[in-house]
Amino acid sequence: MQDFLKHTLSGEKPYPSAGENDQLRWQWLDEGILELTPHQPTRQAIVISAGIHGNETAPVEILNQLVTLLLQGEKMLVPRLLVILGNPAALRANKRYLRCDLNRLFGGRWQQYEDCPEARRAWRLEQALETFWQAGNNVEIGWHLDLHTAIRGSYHPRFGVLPLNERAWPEAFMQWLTAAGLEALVFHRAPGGTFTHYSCEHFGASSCTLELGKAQPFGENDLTQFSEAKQALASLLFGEALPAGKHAPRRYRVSQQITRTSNAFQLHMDTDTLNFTAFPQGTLLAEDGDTRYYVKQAREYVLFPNPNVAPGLRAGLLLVEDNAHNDVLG
Ligand SMILES: O=C(O)CCC(=O)N[C@@H](CCC(=O)O)C(=O)O
Ligand SMILES: [Zn+2]
Repeated sequence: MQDFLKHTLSGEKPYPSAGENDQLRWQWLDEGILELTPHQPTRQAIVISAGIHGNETAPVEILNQLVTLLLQGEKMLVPRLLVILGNPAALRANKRYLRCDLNRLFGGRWQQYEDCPEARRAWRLEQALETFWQAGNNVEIGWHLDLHTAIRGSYHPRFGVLPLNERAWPEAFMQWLTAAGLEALVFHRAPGGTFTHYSCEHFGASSCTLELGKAQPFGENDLTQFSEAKQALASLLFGEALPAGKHAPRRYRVSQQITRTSNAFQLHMDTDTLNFTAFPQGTLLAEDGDTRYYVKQAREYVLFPNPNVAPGLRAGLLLVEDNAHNDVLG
């Protein structure tokens, strides 16, 4: 197989569906799911996913460029690698999703939804992660990087969102996130139906949703904006030197979730409000019938505000700064 993305978009099974070169063996497991195994033994098992939302195409292109180098035998592969293009049908349609948001369905939540393409895909992707991580012997490094782009512009154009985790995040993982050029890290404090929450909770993976810029259709991405993240991914996969991160990312914690529960939901924000816009205490940010969402702390920052989500889903997050960490950064 020459081009994993092309095959995925064509909807056809590649022939042959497995092969090898001087560096690795590869196996196409299912639509948008490819496993690459280095010839030398390794204790690193890494999952890199992109296209969980079908309109977030730049990370898909970047990931495919790296995978192409590996398939052509031009680069050595250090870890066992599972590459996932999350929602191929939505990628073909250039839509975030066809029937329901795939990144809300993991951890078995797909069972609560009517049968739809995303519910089936969430189940399939859960199985793929389970098989991949269970196959590894003595996995020392189990990472999952889920690559996205955001709907809105942002005061921090590149940032990471980390799922709730009872364990401490490994130092090497945090260093890698800095090297990837992320300007901010957001720490969830509650469970969720995201792919990264699933991999962290069920397999103890060090997982992060990387938001690498603004969502654009295929062919309209300026991939130079993604060069630091691409370089950091190349280091991880090919064993090349990790680029020095310029600045440690600022840290934020989720303080509140705004949830749309009804058709009466109203978001009191301009449509061009950027991610990480700060609001002072007392500001009314959203209302939904009798429920009102106010800024409760001296200053809270908004992330992913979106009034158009399906009822029951997150319509935005509010964040506070982790001052203990950020004061050291200055
Ligand atoms: O820009 C937006 O409103 C959404 C961008 C996006 O898809 N973000 C992820 C974040 C996942 C997480 O919380 O880890 C999502 O909403 O699924
Ligand atoms: Zn996304």
